[in-house]
Amino acid sequence: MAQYSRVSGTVGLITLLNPPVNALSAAVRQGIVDTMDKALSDRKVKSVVICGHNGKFCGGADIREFSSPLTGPPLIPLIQGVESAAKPVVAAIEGVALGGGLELALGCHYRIAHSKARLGLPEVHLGLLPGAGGSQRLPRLIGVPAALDLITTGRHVTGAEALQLGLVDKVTDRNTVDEAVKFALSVADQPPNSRRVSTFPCPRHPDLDALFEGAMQRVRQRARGALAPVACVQAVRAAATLPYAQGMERERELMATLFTSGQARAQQYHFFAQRAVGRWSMPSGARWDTTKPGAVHKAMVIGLGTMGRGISVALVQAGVSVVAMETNEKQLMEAKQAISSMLERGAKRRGVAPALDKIGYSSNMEPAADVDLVIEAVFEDMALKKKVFQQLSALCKPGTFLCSNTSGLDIDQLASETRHPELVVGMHFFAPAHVMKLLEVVYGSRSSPQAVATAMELGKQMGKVSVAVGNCRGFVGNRMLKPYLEQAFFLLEEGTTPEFVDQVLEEFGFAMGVFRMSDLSGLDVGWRVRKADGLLNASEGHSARIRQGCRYSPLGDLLCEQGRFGQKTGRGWYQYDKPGGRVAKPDPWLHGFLEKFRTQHGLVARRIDHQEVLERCLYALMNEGFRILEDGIAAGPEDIDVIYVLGYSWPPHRGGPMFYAGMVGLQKVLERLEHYHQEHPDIPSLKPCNLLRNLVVNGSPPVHKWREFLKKPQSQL
Ligand SMILES: CC/C=C\CC(=O)SCCNC(=O)CCNC(=O)[C@H](O)C(C)(C)COP(=O)(O)OP(=O)(O)OC[C@H]1O[C@@H](n2cnc3c(N)ncnc32)[C@H](O)[C@@H]1OP(=O)(O)O
Repeated sequence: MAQYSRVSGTVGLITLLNPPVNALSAAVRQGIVDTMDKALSDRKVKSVVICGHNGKFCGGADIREFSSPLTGPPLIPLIQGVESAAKPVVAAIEGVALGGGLELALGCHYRIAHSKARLGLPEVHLGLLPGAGGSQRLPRLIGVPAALDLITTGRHVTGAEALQLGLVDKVTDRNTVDEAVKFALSVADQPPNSRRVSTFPCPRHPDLDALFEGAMQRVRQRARGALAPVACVQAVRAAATLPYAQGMERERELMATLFTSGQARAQQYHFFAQRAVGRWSMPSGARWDTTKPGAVHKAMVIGLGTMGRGISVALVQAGVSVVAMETNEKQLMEAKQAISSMLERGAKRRGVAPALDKIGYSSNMEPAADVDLVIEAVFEDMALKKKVFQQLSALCKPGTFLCSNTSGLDIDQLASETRHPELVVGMHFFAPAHVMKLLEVVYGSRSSPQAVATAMELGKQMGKVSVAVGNCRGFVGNRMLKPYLEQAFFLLEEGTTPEFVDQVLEEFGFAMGVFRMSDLSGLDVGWRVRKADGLLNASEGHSARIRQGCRYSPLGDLLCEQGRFGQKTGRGWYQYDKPGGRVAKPDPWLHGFLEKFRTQHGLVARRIDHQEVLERCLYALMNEGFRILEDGIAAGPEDIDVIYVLGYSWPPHRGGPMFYAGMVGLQKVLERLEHYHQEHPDIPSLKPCNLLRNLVVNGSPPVHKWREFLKKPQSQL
């Protein structure tokens, strides 16, 4: 709703009231209509200020209302009504003015913002465009290039940057509402006719065609099949080339297409899923809202390879003092330099001073005695990690949390090396750790709720979306990756090429296909794990393509035996100009190698189509996701989906693997898995899991109802 009062004698003050972000729900929209009527009909009122309750102007349209039919006054005529008011209307922007919130402010005649307020049109991240006149008013106000940038990236700008762009009229560091009221008093006698943004001509640009062609090319490259960024460019083009009324009509048409595309639903699901994962719980019943995290003022990072460096930077940037430790002197020197320059670059980007004084270095473990939390980021080797945990347990003061950045090793085994296993959790970062938004927080069977709460909170402090997951091989993300990779290898054996598989997956929306991704992360990583698992050699009398009774593809191992580790060696599934080269080119050697392999193993190459690549890779991955839910390793489908979108480049406009399963139809996923499992009975990951069957038997409920079908979670190890 909206509150109304008259202040300073002649200013009508409208306060949007819908905590926590004053989203424009039906009640708020009705409130604005009613209070505007009041202000305009009150003869004592000469000007109007619109502000938001509790220091937040407005977080935009109420996204929760998008899934049901519209009730209450629609936003476009409401904003039109504000703009056409005969009395000057001033927006007092504090906290946030996003989406419909900024569009409302664009309908006002003046905008006064706090210098730290955040303004933006982030609809593109929800699969939409600024469809309440924002795509038409913003270019008229700040010009086409700046509007294209804000609308297609959805980025927020501060009040200070907004002033430079011409988006606001004045910026203040004082109380914004008081300043806006003063401003409203000063313009009370000025008719607002010349202040209506919809009547402004769009500023001219010397070469509109080239500008839009360039913008379209850029968004198509980044969009990975998402429709919204493309529609955003089309809408701004309409603003630049058509009269306002026709531009609004084009905005409406484009918005209608997006609304019904399915992508918007997926992206809105992702928005809420990112928030839902913060409300974690553990099998013991411990929860986010009943567990207090421990304080972390000082942390230690052990091992300064790529991950340790990124983690150190992320901690320092979050305001935590860090001791970064590395036993190898040469590596330590290199790490010091790399970390300093990462901190300097980050600070420059954020316009602050680099916090170089927040980090110290050590070549031994002793400083561990004086820290609140340790993150171990040594080489992925259980024996080595165990040794580190034994040492830490002996050195650390009581209550120090011990975390491992393992990407899949058993947290319980590490915990059992310590005197206080309840203080041990996994903190699985994703490379580069100071950039990637995802953190998997892994609780073992003895991890205390406080240890989990502390890791979750620290993740949040570092600007990450933290997801609490149970302890099993590979946790959630890497466990699901295994059947996905396996299918890709099997498809090569059966007749296709890495280029085709990658092309199909990239067309689906992954930033990189599975083979390009393997080349980037290094083929030797998986090779080492398989070696440790005793998978490299076939047992006597068994085919080279069978291990532990199941189908196995030795292709990756054979490449590693040739020294083909991917980008770093200049050869992998592709060839590169040089070791460390980035441009993947098809490699005739690899094609010959695959042919020879097939002949050797009596395999006849067959034609594999687009559909089979997608279904075999993705449905196997989704099936593992259902197993993870069944096992209680993830508390709900949102956890898995957030992990995949933020950590594994699953396209956000497809929601995440579990959401996507629902979009395809659970019945169809089940049938196709049954079909492929019948064809390949020696591949257990293709056997549909019980939860999937159960959901289908129960009428394929929507994803938000799946939790009702999950058993109480328990540790797998
Ligand atoms: C015709 C169509 C016209 C216009 C289209 C639109 O306006 S679409 C909406 C555009 N707005 C946005 O995309 C903003 C989305 N919100 C945010 O980016 C952040 O929430 C925000 C405002 C920056 C605040 O961030 P903060 O970290 O402080 O809080 P958090 O994200 O956890 O949000 C708190 C709770 O508020 C809920 N929420 C936020 N925005 C909206 C919204 N627009 N509609 C509905 N609900 C919203 C959010 O889900 C959180 O809820 P909770 O139950 O606590 O998880």
